[in-house]
Order: sequence, then structure tokens, then C-alpha cells
Amino acid sequence: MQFLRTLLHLWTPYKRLTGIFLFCLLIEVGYSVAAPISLKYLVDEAFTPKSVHNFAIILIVLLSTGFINICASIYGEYTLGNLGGQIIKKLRIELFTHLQKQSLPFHQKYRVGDLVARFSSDMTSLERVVRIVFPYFLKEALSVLLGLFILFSIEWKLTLAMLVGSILMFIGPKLLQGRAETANLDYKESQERFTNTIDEMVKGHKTIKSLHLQARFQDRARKQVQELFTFGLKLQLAGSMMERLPLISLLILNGIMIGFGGYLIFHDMMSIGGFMAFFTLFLSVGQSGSNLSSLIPSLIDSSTSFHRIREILDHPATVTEDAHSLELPSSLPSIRMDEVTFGYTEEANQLHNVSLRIAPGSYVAFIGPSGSGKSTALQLLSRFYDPKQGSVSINDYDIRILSEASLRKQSTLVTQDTFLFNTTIRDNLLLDSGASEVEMIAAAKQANIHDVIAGWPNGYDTEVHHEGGSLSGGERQRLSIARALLRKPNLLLLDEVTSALDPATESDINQLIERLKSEKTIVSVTHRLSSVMNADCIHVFQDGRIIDSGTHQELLHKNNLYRTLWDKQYGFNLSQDGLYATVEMDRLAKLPFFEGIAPTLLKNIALLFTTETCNEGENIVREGDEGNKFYIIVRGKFEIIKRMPDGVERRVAVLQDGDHFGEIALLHNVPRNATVRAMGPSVLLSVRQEAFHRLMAEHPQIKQSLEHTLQKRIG
Ligand SMILES: Nc1ncnc2c1ncn2[C@@H]1O[C@H](COP(=O)(O)OP(=O)(O)OP(=O)(O)O)[C@@H](O)[C@H]1O
Repeated sequence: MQFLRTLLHLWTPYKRLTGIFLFCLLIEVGYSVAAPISLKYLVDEAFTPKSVHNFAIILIVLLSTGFINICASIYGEYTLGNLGGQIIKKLRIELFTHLQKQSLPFHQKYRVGDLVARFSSDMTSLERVVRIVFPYFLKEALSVLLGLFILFSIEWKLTLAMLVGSILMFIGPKLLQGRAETANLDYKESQERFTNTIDEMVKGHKTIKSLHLQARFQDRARKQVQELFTFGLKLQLAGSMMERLPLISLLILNGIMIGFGGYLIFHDMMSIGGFMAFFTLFLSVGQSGSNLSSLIPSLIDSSTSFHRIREILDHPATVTEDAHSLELPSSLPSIRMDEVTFGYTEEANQLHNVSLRIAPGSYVAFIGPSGSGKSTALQLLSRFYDPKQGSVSINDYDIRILSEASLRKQSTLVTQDTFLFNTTIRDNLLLDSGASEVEMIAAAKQANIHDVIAGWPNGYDTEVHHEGGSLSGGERQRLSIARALLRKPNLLLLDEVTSALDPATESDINQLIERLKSEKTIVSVTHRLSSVMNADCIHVFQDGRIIDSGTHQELLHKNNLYRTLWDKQYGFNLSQDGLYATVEMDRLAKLPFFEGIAPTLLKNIALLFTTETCNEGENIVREGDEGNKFYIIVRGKFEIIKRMPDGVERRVAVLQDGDHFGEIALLHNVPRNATVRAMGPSVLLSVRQEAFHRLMAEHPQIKQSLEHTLQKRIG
């Protein structure tokens, strides 16, 4: 009932169309209900008294009203098409616009499959009900009401008897309705789960192949398809039961009517014409009643769909635009974070009382261990989230009172996850920046991607497919930098933009940032300290707090976390193409288990290392495998994953440039106690146990030193 009211509510903005449609519907229903009465007059007033005059009048009335009925039904259908189309169009645009208003938390809550399903299957189901089912429902309901009124006027006693019987028509469906609703919801949810699996499989096909997870996905898909089959069967059973029940009730009603009607005729309480008219009209009303019940499953289906669409529409945007938002004047921005506390959830905070000042036109870096809150702080500067406490200001305007359009015009965030649209490279670069061809090429050159694009057969007209999946991570990254430059932002926010680039391109991008320094305010998040040595100020994050700030030199002298991170990252040499790395002796001496080993020996150890490169998602080490190599990360990020007692894999740590792992393997063949998986393109140096053993045989002191340190660490 609630849903019917909602559907009517959807019609209310279109009063004229609704009025025309209802008028046409009334004519149509009026005709279909009144037509059977002609039987009463034909039999009682024309056939029985053999009156040609009456017969001719009845015939003319029947034909002319029939013609009017046909015209009304055609025009009504046309109006309904228009009305339904307008409603769905409005709803689609409303849903689309609302989705665009949502910020990151929303997109983390709903997966792509869920949202696409709401636009596709749910919207189709709702469209069907708005265009077909609901008008049909109205027509049948009106037919029943009008029919009953006429039946009462023909013979009220018979109608009353019929009404009592017709209660039966509603008991059955009522009893089954709950079951049908549950079956419908179960089926929809299992459809959604399956869609998500397909989505995940298509998007992650490379990872699935490389990790050899096909069997796991097949197993999941098999279970979900079986679930779909079971729920589909239940749904069909519930639907068919709902549809058949009214027919049984109709049979009982027919019995009552013919029996009681016969009694009335035999006792001269009803004419034969009257009974024929009653009978025909009753069948028609009964059919309409039965149709009404058979429409219920469709209504339930659409009601579920409508609620799923409403759920999205009612989802409040967490980051909203102020009704009286201000335009941010175009100028080199200064930034302030005042006592900012923020958490992705209510329960925990990822940033605690963060305060900082960034002067206009300065180049500032956020550095710190993985998970320390650098990217989170950057996202607050782009207003992807609002702080729980404190404020973020640009040019002394709290960014919550700025219009989103002016904020986005002035500031551009470039992240590691570059999304490219399925259109040409040119469109991907230009978007709606209004930049010219010359500017586009200049930006591509600045981002070091022009030569690559020019080398493709279709150059800038090359079509991007699969959201840029056919391009390398470095190419995508450089395209996103060019895209950002074309927007000419005064504030450039960079989140690990060089992590997917080879050393030569990284150095070019770093030089580009150097050149842009005076023209823009730049904030860069990175874990690679060599790239921010020239920053005007470096903020060091740890556990969601800024624990230190200053220039590279100032921070080095303070001898704390920055120094530790710096010491960890220095001492590696990498070829320009990023394929060949070496480690310096001094750097090896910093490893705890090489402490005290003579420099000449360290030199020999350094020569044992070989370079390994790997791509995102690749497992360098698998939990349970026998360990026979020790690794040092030259560039890149790795997650350490452990299988928990419940069988689920969990990330327990993240390692990056300068970190090492697997040193026990230098001495003993012990199984790996965790999996190490690359989070992006990476370069490592590794040394095999056998090579190391040869060296240890020649120089037993290495073994002693190593054993001593490892024992200290383990014990
Ligand atoms: N969308 C999210 N929902 C919930 N928690 C999140 C989300 N994004 C990040 N976190 C958590 O917030 C903390 C800070 O993450 P953040 O990405 O800001 O750190 P980071 O210093 O940039 O790390 P990294 O260098 O690894 O990117 C981490 O514990 C992380 O797991």
C-alpha cells in the first residue's frame, strides 16, 4: 500500500499528463464495465419484446461509445508513455546526480556491481512498473470498483453474496506475500553477489592469473550460481502460487453466483437479461480482481527495486556543499590545518590534532612510515573527507564553505590510482579543461609522455580501453600528471606520483616539480626521501601525528625518525631504466646482522646480490615455502600477509624502500612465516643462501656474526 502511494507520488509533479491519462482511463474502464449492461437491455428491451427500434438505439450507442473508447485508449497509452518516460528520466538523472555528490566513504561502502545493478536491473524493474504494471493495476482496480457499483445497482443481494466470497480471493495472496517478498530479496541479493564476483574477476583477472586463484573463483562462482538457481526456483514457486490462488477463489465465486442467481430468476426476483448482464459483468470484475492479484508479484519486485534505489537517494552526502558557498579567488594558495582530528570510522581516528601551515608557492612534502596518515591528510586538503574536529583552510577560507567547483578549479589531486576514461588519449587529457592542442602537447612533454604517445600509430587519437589497463602503470601515471597540469591548478596535491615510474622518469618528474615550485603551491606525499630533499618544508608523520617538520638538512641534523628513514634509503645505485641495482658497502654495514664485519668482506657480500624486479600483485615470498633468499627492497612497497587461524589472509605490515626481509634464510632452511606481495612495480636485491654459504665457508666470522645477531633478534 505504501509503495502504491509512493508510485502515485511519483506522478504528482506531472499533473497535466496525469489528468489526461486518468480521464482516458476512466472512459476506457467506464466502457468496459458499462458494455455488459447492454446485454440486459438487448435481452429485456429489444430481443424479448422484439423491438427493432430499441435494438437500433442500443446498437448505435454501443458502436459510438466503442469508437470513443478506442480513441481514448490510444491517447491514454500515448500519454502514459510520455508520463512514465518523464518519471524514469527524472529518477535516472536524480540517481546519477546523487551518486556524483557522494564522496569516498560512500564508494567504499557500495561496490561497483551494487551501483550498476541499481541503474540496470532495479531501474528496469521500476520502469516496467511505472509504465505498465501500475497503470494496469489502476485500471483493474477502477474496473473492480465501478463494476461492483453497477453490480450492486443490478442486484444487491447477489452482489453481497459475491463480495463475501471474494474475500477468499485476498486471503491466499496475503498469506503468501511475506514468502514471496523474502524469495525476491534473496534472489536479488544472490544476483548482486554474483555480479560482484564477475566484476572482481574481470577487474582482477591479472592478479587472479598470477596468483593462480582461478579454482577459488570458480568455486565461489559455482556456489553463487547454485544459490541463484535455488532462490530462482523459490521465487518462481512463490510467484506461480500467488498467480494461481485467485483462480480457485474465482471458481468458488462462480458457484455462488450461478446458484443464487438461478434462485432469484426462479422466484421472479431477477430478469434473464439482468442475470446475463450480471454474469458477464461479474466475470469481467472477477477477471479484473484476479489480474489485480497477479500484478502483486511485479509490484513487490519493483517495490524492492525502488527501495534499493531510494536507499542510494537517501544516502546523505558526507561532504556537502554549503548553501551559501563562496568562490575561492584565484591566487597562489596558502594552506592551514588547525588541530585536525579525523577517522574513517566513528570508532578510531587516523589523524590526531594535526596542525600545519603551508606558505603560498611553497613545495611541501609529507613523509613517514606506511600507514602514518600522510595520504589521509592530503585527502583532507582536497576535501574528499571533512575533519571530525579542527579545520582545513585555503587562503584563510575554511574549505567547508567553499564551492566545490572553485575548490576543484584551484586544486588538483594526482594519486597513484590513475583512472582513464574509455575514450581517446586526447579526450582523457583535455577533459573539460578548455586547453588548446598546443597546451596539451606542452603538458604531455612536461610529464614526459609526449614521445610515447607520438610513437603510437594513432598518437593522441589512440583509444583507451579497460580504463587504461593496456597502458603501463608509469604511462598511466604520466598521463594523469599531464592531465593535472592542463587544468592549471594553483594547488597541486601529489600522492606517491613517482612510485610507479622508472628512475629516469622519476627524476624528470622531480625536475618538473622543481620548475613548477614557484608557480604553484605543491604538497607531495612520498615515501622516497631522495625526491623531496629540495622541499621547502618536510612534515614527518607518525601514527597520525606530525612529529617533526623542517628542511631536509634540518631534519637530518635532528637525528630522529627522518634520519632513520634516510639512512635506510641511502646507499643503493639504480640504473636509469630501473633494471639493475647495486648496494654500497656502507649501507650493508647498517644491517644489524652485518655489524662488525670487516669492510673488505662487506664488499664481497655486496657483490653477491642480484637485482630482481616485480610487478603489482606478484608474490616474492609465499608463506610456507622453503626460504633460501634474503632480500633488500631498493624501490617499491610490499605487504606482508599472514594466514590467520580462521584461514583468512591479513596484511600485518608494509615494507618499503630500504627495508629487508628473509635474513634467517641466509643460515637455515626454515619455511617462510608470511607472504610478501608487491603493491606496485618494485626493484629488490636478493642473495641466495648457497652463494652466501660459500662466502661463509671462506670467512667463518660472517657466520658467527650473523648467528649472534639473529639469535639476539629471535631470542
Ligand atoms: N578508506 C579507508 N578506510 C579505513 N581506513 C583507512 C582508509 N584509508 C586508509 N585507512 C587507514 O588509515 C591509516 C592511515 O592511512 P594513510 O593511507 O593515510 O597512510 P599513509 O601514511 O599515506 O600510508 P602509505 O604510505 O602506506 O600510503 C592506515 O591505518 C590505513 O589503514
